[in-house]
Amino acid sequence: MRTVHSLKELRTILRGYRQQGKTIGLVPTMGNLHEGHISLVRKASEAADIVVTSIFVNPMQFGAGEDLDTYPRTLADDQEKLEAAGNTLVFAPTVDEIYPEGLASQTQVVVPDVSDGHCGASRPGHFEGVATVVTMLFNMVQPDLAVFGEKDFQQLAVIRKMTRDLMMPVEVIGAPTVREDDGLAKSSRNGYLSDKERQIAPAVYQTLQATARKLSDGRADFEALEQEAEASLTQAGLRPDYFNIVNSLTLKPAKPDDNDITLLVAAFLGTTRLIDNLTVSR
Ligand SMILES: Nc1ncnc2c1ncn2[C@@H]1O[C@H](COP(=O)(O)OP(=O)(O)OP(=O)(O)O)[C@@H](O)[C@H]1O
Ligand SMILES: CC(C)(CO)[C@@H](O)C(=O)[O-]
Ligand code: BAL
Repeated sequence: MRTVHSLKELRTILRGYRQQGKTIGLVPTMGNLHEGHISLVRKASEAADIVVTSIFVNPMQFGAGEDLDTYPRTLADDQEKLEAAGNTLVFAPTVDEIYPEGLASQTQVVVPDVSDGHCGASRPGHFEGVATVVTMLFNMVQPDLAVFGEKDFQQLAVIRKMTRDLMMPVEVIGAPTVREDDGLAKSSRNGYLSDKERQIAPAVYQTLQATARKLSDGRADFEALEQEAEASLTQAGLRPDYFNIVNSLTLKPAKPDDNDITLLVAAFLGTTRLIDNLTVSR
């Protein structure tokens, strides 16, 4: 497995693979890899001959006061995990390589509608940063397919719409959320939690499951269910950012006759912001 830091090296190597007729799968990440990321690499390697994993903590998607500076950067560990998972190539560019002219004048990709609300409301500019860097990664790697986790449910919806609307020739594949034994969704940010916070964190998934059970029991008073869920997060010691019951495709408030409903949650434990979701088919 090779690691490259420059676009020039990346393009040279990928040209060689393409000349051999190999298909290319891309797994975009911000590094500090765990089993969630590795499941994406495995999925990409089942569907493509070559897997490129990018590791780039993208400043454009972080808001002021967020954790850009403290986000864990663990390239050597990440390389070991990727090698063991059968990854072909790591692309780990510097910020200057990706934004040589700085961020202020950077062309942006805006994906309307589906970026609104939920994390888009709490993190203004976040999905523009994600859509822009994913477009750039698609242009740099020119993959046949790219794999993203369902843990970041709204992000996946944004990327699917962007790819469709802009006719990008990339197949976007979603992969299920990998969880700890107690249900907590694996996330690099779990590493910020103190022991006490880590004990509280499974309440996020437990609240999703409890709400899903209420829906299965026939409840359709969604606003009341959202309030109950926020109250139970607060009771557990979290500070809910939002708990929204939405149509799985539009991400707009669910209606009682919707077939697929997704529960979206974001909540703070201390300064750590955790997100999770659960889809209920009816
Ligand atoms: N538990 C998980 N299961 C499946 N996919 C995941 C999981 N966690 C992250 N991913 C996916 O991995 C890709 C890279 O995500 P990222 O590097 O932000 O990881 P993360 O652990 O979610 O970090 P963060 O704590 O910053 O949200 C995204 O497509 C994301 O959805
Ligand atoms: C898709 C992504 C790698 C873009 O920076 C990031 O948002 C992430 O890790 O989910
Ligand atoms: N996992 C999404 C990337 C972010 O939180 O910035």
